[in-house]
Amino acid sequence: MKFSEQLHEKLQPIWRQNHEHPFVKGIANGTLDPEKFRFYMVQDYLYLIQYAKVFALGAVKADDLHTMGKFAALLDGTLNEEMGLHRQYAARFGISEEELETAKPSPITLAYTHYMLHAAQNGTLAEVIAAVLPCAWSYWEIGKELNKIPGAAEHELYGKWIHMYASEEFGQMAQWCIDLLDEHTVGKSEAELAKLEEIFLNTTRFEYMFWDMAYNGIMWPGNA
Ligand SMILES: Cc1ncc(C[n+]2csc(CCO)c2C)c(N)n1
Repeated sequence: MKFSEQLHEKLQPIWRQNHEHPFVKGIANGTLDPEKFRFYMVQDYLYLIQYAKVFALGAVKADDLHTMGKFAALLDGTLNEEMGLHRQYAARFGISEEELETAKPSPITLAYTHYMLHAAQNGTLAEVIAAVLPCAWSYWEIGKELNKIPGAAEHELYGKWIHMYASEEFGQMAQWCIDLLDEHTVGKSEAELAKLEEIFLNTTRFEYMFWDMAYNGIMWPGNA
């Protein structure tokens, strides 16, 4: 069994919780409070700035030009396509450039991004991929599922979001990360695989916590 298939079995309970989460359900049926989505957009923008750096570390750790180029393309896609969507949403919500520039990451955003950067800076290329894969994979899965709901992708506020993550292009990117992880785990020791699984499951859990943070607008207990 491929390493990604083993991970796919283990992540099922967490993905089920993601799909049942009121934030994701709210995007699916179009009833999510736009204020919650606004909060999410700002935090996700801050998240993506750090996430892009993890792709840059992938290029640093790659040992062939093809893989290096692919990480460079993923970095470009995050900064210019994915964050482009966030900038469009920001304009719609009246979030100024200044607000985006000066916004502070919530503790969950900080914990998640710092964990990924720590794993990527101190680990092997396989560890970089194990850290970033849950984000790409789980969004692709959510995008595909929501895209099947009649009318969801046409929703005037959330349609574009669904469209982007269900797209063929995002799917190919997630699949490339899955294949690269499988390639880099062939012949690894049990101890190395256990470490990769731990990183992968931790960022999978952080994905759930990010939805929860966004839904509850948690900056800090009491939101002080
Ligand atoms: C918390 C959070 N997790 C995952 C994504 C999705 N995502 C982030 S980077 C990337 C790959 C290429 O841009 C994808 C699919 C997000 N936006 N926010």
